[in-house]
Amino acid sequence: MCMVKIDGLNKAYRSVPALSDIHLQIETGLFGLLGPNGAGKTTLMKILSTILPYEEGQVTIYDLDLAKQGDKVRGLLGYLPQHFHAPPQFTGREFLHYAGSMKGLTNHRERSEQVERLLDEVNLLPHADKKIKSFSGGMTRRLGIAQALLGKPKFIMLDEPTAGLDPSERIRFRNVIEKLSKDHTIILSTHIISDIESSCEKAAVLNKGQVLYQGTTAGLAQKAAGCIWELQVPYANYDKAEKEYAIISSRREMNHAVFRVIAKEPPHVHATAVQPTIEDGYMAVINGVTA
Ligand SMILES: Nc1ncnc2c1ncn2[C@@H]1O[C@H](COP(=O)(O)OP(=O)(O)OP(=O)(O)O)[C@@H](O)[C@H]1O
Repeated sequence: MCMVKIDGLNKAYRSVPALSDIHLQIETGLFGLLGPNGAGKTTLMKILSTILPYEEGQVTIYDLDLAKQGDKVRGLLGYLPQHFHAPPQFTGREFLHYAGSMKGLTNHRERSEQVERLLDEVNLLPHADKKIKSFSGGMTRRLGIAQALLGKPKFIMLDEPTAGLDPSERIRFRNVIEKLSKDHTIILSTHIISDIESSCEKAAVLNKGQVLYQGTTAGLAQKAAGCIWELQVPYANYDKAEKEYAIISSRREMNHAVFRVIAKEPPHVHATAVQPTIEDGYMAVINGVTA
């Protein structure tokens, strides 16, 4: 069932378009929002979280009209902004109590139960009484994830949640989010394709304010079907090959570089076709080289 419905959404900053005629339908579960720098991901999330006004369009969130019922939408919402800051003099635990009170968790026992559970889920219990000013970037990010989940919101938006997290914290985060995705609507904006690869069934790709793809992540990979090739090049010719081919990635094997190349036609007689991944599909859509 569609929980977030966006029709004909337009947003401009001083008449420079940031979002143009966006149509998206988002169901319960984990939805990946992908796009390069400046694509419009943060603008879209700020609009959905009622922070930014928009010029045109119809947005419905859990049957609420965003333009008319913003207050009620805020009651459903958990949001981790891209640049999350917390008061440096607070401890992690104090901040979560404060944020919980702001979200209407006035019952101390209920708030404490949530604060302690979330501190545990984001692995901050051992640091809960340290001042935030002593936190690392990754710890602050994890505190941001915890505050977004306070109040048991139904609709959760996380703007680049894993930026700055180490690999084990990233896995822990994915597990927390996957558990929630069964009965929550979660939008996860990221540059890191592997964040959505393992957990998101559906995704959209945004570029220059436009939706270039929306659908399943498997379908996104298929956008690059027949357009992904591997090509072995002697290491000595690396620079020349880099100029010649549209390279997605490369790895070293003995004296050779193995390039993963995107092209509609075989880029070389010795190039071999390979199965596309979600990342390949993303690159294909962004570069307009699709099957
Ligand atoms: N406050 C603002 N004033 C003017 N232009 C803005 C403002 N915020 C964003 N923009 C512009 O709107 C466009 C979309 O930006 P946005 O931050 O939404 O993209 P993004 O996909 O989140 O990028 P990133 O991945 O780099 O965070 C960009 O061209 C950006 O320069």
